[in-house]
Amino acid sequence: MSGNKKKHKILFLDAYDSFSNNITSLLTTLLHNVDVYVLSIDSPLLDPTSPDFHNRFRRELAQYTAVVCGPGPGSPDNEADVGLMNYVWQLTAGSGLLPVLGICLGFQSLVKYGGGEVKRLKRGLHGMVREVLHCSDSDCGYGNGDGNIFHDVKPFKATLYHSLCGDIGQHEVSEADWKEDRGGAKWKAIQGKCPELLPLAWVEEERENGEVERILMGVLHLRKPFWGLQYHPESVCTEQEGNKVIENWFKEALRWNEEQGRMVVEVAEGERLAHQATKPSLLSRLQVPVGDDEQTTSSTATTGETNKIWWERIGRRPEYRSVAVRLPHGVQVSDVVEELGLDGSDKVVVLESANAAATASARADVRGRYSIIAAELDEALRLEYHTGNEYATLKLQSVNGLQVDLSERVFLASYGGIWGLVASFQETRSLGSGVELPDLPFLGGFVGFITYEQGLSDIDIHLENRQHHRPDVCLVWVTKSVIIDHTLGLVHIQELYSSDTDVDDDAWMRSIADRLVSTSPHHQHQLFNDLPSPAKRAKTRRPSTSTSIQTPLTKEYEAKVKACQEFIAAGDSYELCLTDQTKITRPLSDAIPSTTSQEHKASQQRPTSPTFNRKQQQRRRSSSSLVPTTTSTPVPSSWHLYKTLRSRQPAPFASYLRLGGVTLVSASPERFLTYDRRGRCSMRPMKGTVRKSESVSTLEQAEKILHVPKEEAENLMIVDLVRHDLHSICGAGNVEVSDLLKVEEYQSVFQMITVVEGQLPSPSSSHQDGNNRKKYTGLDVLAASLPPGSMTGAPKKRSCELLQQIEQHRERSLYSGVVGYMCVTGRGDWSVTIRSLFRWDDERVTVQGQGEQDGQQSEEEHEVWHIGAGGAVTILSTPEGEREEMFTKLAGPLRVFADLG
Ligand SMILES: C=C(O[C@@H]1C=C(C(=O)O)C=C[C@H]1O)C(=O)O
Ligand SMILES: NC(=O)CC[C@H](N)C(=O)O
Repeated sequence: MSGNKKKHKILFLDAYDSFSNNITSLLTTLLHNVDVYVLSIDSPLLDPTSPDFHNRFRRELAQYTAVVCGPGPGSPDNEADVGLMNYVWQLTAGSGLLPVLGICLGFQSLVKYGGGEVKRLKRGLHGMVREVLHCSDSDCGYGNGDGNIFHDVKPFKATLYHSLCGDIGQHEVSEADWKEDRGGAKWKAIQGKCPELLPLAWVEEERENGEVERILMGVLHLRKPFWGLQYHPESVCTEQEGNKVIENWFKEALRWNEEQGRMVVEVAEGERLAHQATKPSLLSRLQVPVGDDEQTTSSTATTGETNKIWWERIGRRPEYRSVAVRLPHGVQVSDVVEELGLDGSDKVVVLESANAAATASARADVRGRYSIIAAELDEALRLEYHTGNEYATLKLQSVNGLQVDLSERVFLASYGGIWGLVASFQETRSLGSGVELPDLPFLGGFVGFITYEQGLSDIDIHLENRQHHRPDVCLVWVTKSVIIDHTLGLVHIQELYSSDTDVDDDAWMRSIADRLVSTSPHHQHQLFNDLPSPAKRAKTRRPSTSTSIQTPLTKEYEAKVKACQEFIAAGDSYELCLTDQTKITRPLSDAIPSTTSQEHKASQQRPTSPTFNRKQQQRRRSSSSLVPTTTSTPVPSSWHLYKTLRSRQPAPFASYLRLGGVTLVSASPERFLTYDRRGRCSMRPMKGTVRKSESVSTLEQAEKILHVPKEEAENLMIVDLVRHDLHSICGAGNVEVSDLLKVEEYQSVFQMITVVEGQLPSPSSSHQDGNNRKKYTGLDVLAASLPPGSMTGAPKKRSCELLQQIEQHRERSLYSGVVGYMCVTGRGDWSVTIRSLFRWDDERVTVQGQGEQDGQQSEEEHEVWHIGAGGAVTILSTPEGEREEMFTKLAGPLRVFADLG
């Protein structure tokens, strides 16, 4: 603590931007001896309408060397968008005045305070990198120590993220006065309008009509120690030279404090209203014991053996064993799934590197190496959470082949929410230290999905009028799994077990191994063999059984693009990832357990032990893949849809999931987040898409199209946003961009991606005092980064709110959420759920049809599939271009219905 005392403290006023943590990181690392604390502009701890507000505010400010007012959505003309910033500018010598730097929105707010106006730019500049013209000491007559924070700074480029700009009357200055080099008008306060604002920097933006827009980039307030910068000093694309401006500002701030004899007041940590820039770990928020030794306080039904309730005992202190066999030549993941009889199962998770066989291109190697198949899920503990509920539900269907149907609600308040529960569950089931473990991505642990809506709730967006009780978080605790290593051609059959409770028996692994070594490849054409030909299907099918497809309406989608652009022009967002949904209804396909008793019956007939009989399995497979519905024609199962999609669009993050009442068929190319056992995190935002065609067929051609300002800006915005998300856990200085704007090749599209990496704070320091509650895991990053920034736009929160409105509050559900795993070794990998289709068991529509024989009207239940597709809208988008991009992304998943009828 004593070391801390000497550190300067900066208060950062956060206006809900998605770049804030990049700024706090920059300040912390660049200025060396500072700690940055954060307070939101609308902090309930400082309510301007409360009678003691001014005193409380002054008391808080007195603790800081200086304040930074951050960027954000909206406009200073809207009080709610800047909140506390307005009270900062009004401080006077007698009322706690202190040095302040405004950035972007903060800068605009200062300009307004100084008498300027905030207007719309001719066209917003988001993610655009521009040369900043700044003033030399002789130009403005102010130098080192006089407030010119551009003193001794060489020319540099900086990233801009703004739709609005400060107007101090610059466009009224004549061309001749403006151009005058030495001490020209552009470096003088403009009398009459803003006499107290000295312009320090500009960007001169040439517009299409040849006019030059004079965009104010930096100001100094001549009476108060206030500075402002319109550009973003923290962006990954702002050149290093720009750092000097921040260093200069802080020197000026220190000097001002010294000259004024301003003393910073030291207070105890607990008295501070602002908080640290990084989030506390999930484990630190628990009010329940973690670890093996504590007594549980649960009062609910116990199993009698110990005082722990049934689910708390599952999976504790796991041990690991595995068997490896060669993958028979030509055998694919889908063959293995079928061999295991999982293709017709109502509980299945397959995470497939479906493009493992693709030829790698030297510059764009995006092949996955491993595929993961979860086995025996009837016996696995499942955690389900419906966003907004106060509880999560833990479920277990059977134990050693015996139906038990356990289900229990766990109230989340004492866990600090759903993620606290997951963190504490994992903490007592981790595997690693001291044991030699194979270097596989997954040995066992949670696998599942998280919806977009859960992500919204994680950033405090309220969900209205939800019409269902479906899970938004659905994780299954996988202890038995099969991993395919495509590079070495090996299959690892593995299980987590407990030597206390489980039989010491590797019979399950051996039986699977035996089966897999004798698996033969099912040839691709066999895929459709068990289905009638499309022509035959068309002939035999009654009208009502045909698949019906409802795609977004072109004009409506284009109108939504324009609505996005209107919000962007108003400064509410810099980029909006607009999406829409296509609905497909068709006769029921898979076996769907509609009631628990049915689920019960089905699983009683189904042996789950290693003695699983192959013939039974074959039978089950053929009957459940092509389930006879009320119609006379079989309907291709979801497994068929998956097989078709994975072969048409082989993607590194393909997945097939049936869990928690949903069926997901995905060909996602986008990694959201991965973390390794040492806490190295990596995110891979994808932005910039070009469809493959005759004219764009090579990487070089795609690079030409994608390396243009519009596409690069789209990507850059999300990169800075993802850096911010990672910083919130990894902390200052622990995030870097390792690969910027790289174009990769996929089956039907080229995509531009960037790799952002971060390092979790080391657990060792917190472990020393025996307190593992301070420990961060990959789950902390996951929980802090949802929903995926590439699916929202920036700034994330405001953009999501706007998108809810534009997308008419239609839930995106699994689409735009994530799918993945978190291994007991601390490793994890999550993909963004895109290029996918899904349906919920409980969503059915009744379709009128005509009887085959008698022509009588009849009613038939159909299942409903959803495909989401969209793209990032920026100020440079065209409605036609965006519509086209959405339909390009939709086409792949949609085609499987056309292919299979
Ligand atoms: C919105 C989708 O994709 C997202 C948007 C992208 C873009 O705007 O270029 C690229 C990949 C995804 O992050 C989708 O596939 O539906
Ligand atoms: N990045 C920002 O702070 C942007 C400020 C403001 N909302 C604008 O768009 O101009």
